[in-house]
Amino acid sequence: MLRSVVSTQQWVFEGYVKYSKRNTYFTIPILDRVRMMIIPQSQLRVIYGLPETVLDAVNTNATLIQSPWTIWDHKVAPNDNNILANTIRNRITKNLAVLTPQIAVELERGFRREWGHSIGQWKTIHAWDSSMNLIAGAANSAFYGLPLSTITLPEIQKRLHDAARRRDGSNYLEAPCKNPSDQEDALQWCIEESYATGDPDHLDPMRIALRLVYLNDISTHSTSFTAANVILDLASSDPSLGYIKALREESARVLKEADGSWTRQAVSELKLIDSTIRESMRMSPFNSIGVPRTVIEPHGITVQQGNSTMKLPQGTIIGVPVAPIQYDEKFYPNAKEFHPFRFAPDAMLHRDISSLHNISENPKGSVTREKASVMIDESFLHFGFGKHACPGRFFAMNEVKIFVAHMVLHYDIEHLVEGRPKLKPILWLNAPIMGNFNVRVRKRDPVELRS
Ligand code: HEM
Repeated sequence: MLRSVVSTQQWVFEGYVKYSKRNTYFTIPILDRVRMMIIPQSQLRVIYGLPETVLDAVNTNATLIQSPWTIWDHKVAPNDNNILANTIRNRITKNLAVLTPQIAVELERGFRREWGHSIGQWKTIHAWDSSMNLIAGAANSAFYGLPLSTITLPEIQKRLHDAARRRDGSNYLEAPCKNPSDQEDALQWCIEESYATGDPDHLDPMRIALRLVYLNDISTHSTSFTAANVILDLASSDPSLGYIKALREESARVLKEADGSWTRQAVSELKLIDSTIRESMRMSPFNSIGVPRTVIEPHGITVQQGNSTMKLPQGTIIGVPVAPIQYDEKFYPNAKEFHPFRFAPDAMLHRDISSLHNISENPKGSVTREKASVMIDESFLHFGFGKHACPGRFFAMNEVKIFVAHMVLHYDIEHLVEGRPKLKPILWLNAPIMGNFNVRVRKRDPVELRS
């Protein structure tokens, strides 16, 4: 069992070849889980389509991210009546056009602060720490609005008070909102979604505050992990291949067409950047085993095991071999190599982007084809799978795309000659620890933006 701390990743890669490829389950002993049943990739759709009364995601994921200990209020996590998921799906995602300009402003400010603003001067940054600071600032501009400041309990109370005043009569929970607020941020939408439950308990100011803490918790690490991996993948790729140059050309063209300011529409035009982020996520998932679920059906479930069937009793924890799937040559030709434009539309690669002349070796096998970074399928599980797949991915990818575009336009990144620093596999996690994650960067004059 103790060996699982360092060997889980190796075991899951071995088991994938030995068992998953033959459509059979295998178990792995894991210190924090006792044992985990690893599902063959071919059964993903059937098993993850089972109803929630049979297969639990919410409490299993809460244990994974330890929210019962970090967020001690169970009405915030895990049982919040879907307030947070609805805030993300119905409000944040639908308002990306409103949020994009302020995210871009905050990212620009963050880059100047973290990466420097004197043209030509090299600076050493730590890929993880600096991504975390940049992403936390940008995301919170969307969560509480600009200018960034500390959000206090009295401020939340005031927002709640204003929201109540905009409604009629004593039974204000059910009354329609007469004057919608002009405040457009996650805090406001979270208050409105809390109203929509009809349960006054959800309008407790402390509870609203904790919900925002939780939103930060689940969004900041995952998004900055993704941004930091893109920095490291680009910094360690052969400069003669011209990847950064191509991304720079694309960013400059799109930004010029958008009259110099990032809009939601402009960000969606960043196809090469989008493909680069997806390829980086493919190669660096946070976990070798992911998408955990627990069988809660008292009679267990019967699954296909090779040519026969097998019973998984109540309490069985299942998981998906995320890393082996994302490194499977069957789905991704030359899977061990970073090919940033693997998922880009073919038409893009033939565009008049001069830096692309070297990039003819795009490994477009029969299976790999154009796919947006937010797209989930059975061979790309970075955002989970099924009904509980990440609802924040549209927000996250929008933010990381602006991050990368700003980075390549305004900074040079020194080539990491010693190669890509490795993540450390601990249990099922790929942790950004025990390595040198420093990168040298230099502010450049973005001449491409001048007409
Ligand atoms: C690149 C960044 C991100 C990655 C890689 C990521 C990944 C994930 C994964 C793997 C899950 C579990 C899915 C499953 O069990 O099937 C998840 C769930 C979730 N994520 Fe994200 N996430 C990211 C960013 C965000 C952001 C920015 C937000 C909020 C704005 C967010 C909100 C959530 C929520 C609320 C859930 C729980 C969904 C549910 O249980 O129905 N995530 N995410």
